[in-house]
Amino acid sequence: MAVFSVLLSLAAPALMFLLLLLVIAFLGYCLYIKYIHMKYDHIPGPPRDSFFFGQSATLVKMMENDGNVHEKFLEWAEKYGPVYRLNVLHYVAVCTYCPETTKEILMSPKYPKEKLAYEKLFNLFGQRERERGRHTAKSHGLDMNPGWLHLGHGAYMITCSATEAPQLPPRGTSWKGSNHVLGVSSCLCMFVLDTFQVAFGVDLDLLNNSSPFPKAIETCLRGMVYYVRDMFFEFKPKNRAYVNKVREAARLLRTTGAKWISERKTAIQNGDEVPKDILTQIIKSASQEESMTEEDEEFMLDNFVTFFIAGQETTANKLGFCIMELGRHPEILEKARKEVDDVIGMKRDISYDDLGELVYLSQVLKETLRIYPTAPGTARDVAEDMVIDGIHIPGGFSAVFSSYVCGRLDRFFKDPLKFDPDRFHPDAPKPYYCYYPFALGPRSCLGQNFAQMEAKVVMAKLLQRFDFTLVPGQTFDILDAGTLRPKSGVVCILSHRDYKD
Ligand code: HEM
Repeated sequence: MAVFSVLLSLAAPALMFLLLLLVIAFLGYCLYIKYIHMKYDHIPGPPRDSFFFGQSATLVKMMENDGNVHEKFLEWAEKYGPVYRLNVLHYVAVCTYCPETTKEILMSPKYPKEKLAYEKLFNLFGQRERERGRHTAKSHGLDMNPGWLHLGHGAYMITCSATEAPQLPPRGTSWKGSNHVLGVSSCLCMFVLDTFQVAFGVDLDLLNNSSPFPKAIETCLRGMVYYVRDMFFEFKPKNRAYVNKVREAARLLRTTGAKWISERKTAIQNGDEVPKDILTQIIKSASQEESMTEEDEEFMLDNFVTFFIAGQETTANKLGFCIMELGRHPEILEKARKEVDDVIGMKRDISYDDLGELVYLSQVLKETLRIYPTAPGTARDVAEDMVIDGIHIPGGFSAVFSSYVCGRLDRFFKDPLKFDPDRFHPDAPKPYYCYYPFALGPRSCLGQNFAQMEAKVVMAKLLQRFDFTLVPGQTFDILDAGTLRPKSGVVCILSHRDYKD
């Protein structure tokens, strides 16, 4: 009893002391936030909703109401000009729409990707998605080569896949001539995964609707968005089940990837003939390092998983938006279709040269990404002071670049909401650092060339084989799910084209 009261008499002041320390630390942190506010408040920007969380409440409210937060960024750009400031805790984001600054920051290797969001992305709810602090995959000699879509004899695999994707009525069956109503967005995800099967030389069992791999990709992507946008997401008890589901999905991607990598490594070691695809490239570039450590093996897996997560929805949604705009503009659809007919006609296999000749289709796809950049922005950390648009910005901020906002500012694109592929006519002036759907410079999208090629092949095959019209009454709104996607799912009436041959 006496010992207990001695302990109690010691514990009480210790607790008081601890509490005092916590209060002092909290006040110190508040003062630090105040200091940061004072340091950056000369930069124009929307008023903070709260001292701690800055403008977050406005954005979170938009997300909860299924809104598109990039519309808010656009509204702020129109109201506050080409540089404005946002706060959350002691972090400062400077959104900038000045082409010279975009050029200076994005094109230079000295500005790393924004730490706050990227650390979270790479470590999805504690389940490693990609190692923190490593350089980009590009700096490890990896790049996505569009040739990986190639089968090696002038044919692209998508030739047959585009008509045999799971949700489409099977080719060659009696449905010819009848119409099918279809939400194309989900099919496009499968098309894209199908091209990945070829590029990675793996079987995703896509014809089996219950295949867990595509679902795991989608779950990881959704999870990332919540994780990055809501700082406290994983700590809210109501989200516990969801967080576990995302962890499980990330684990599935890694274990499946590990199995594929190990099988391919064994085949390489046994001297078997292996396809010259991305998987082989990932293994070869990793094994160039003198001795491959366990960490290197993990890094190889990081790259593999990142490709799938970064590459699927972005491309599928781009195609969805493209079909949506073609459906809304029959004259543009007709022009694109005529080009496809002239260049590839009824050919089953599309060659590399054919793709080069599909100039108008390229313009259509570029214009699609101007209005609908499916990965709408990026950010870089800037340590040193800078002057942007005549405003002195002290170092220690994140520079945010929104392709969505730039694409919709009439300062850069006249009549910006008009879908006009001729903006990207080969003779038209090139947009000057105001169009960057794949970001720019040394840390830009690794899959850009691959994605452009892939989108062109899929669109060319669709135009060659199908007539499609949009089902009336659907919305053309955007769903902001981290990547942008068509809210309606793009519901089309689809039929095989009737060729009089
Ligand atoms: C329309 C399709 C696509 C768009 C709009 C797009 C856009 C982007 C953007 C904006 C970034 C961020 C770059 C930055 O932070 O500056 C990115 C990163 C990345 N993308 Fe893509 N992407 C697309 C398709 C693909 C595909 C098909 C792949 C691979 C198969 C891919 C692989 C990657 C990877 C690996 C990164 C991370 C690069 C790194 O941090 O090392 N992307 N993408």
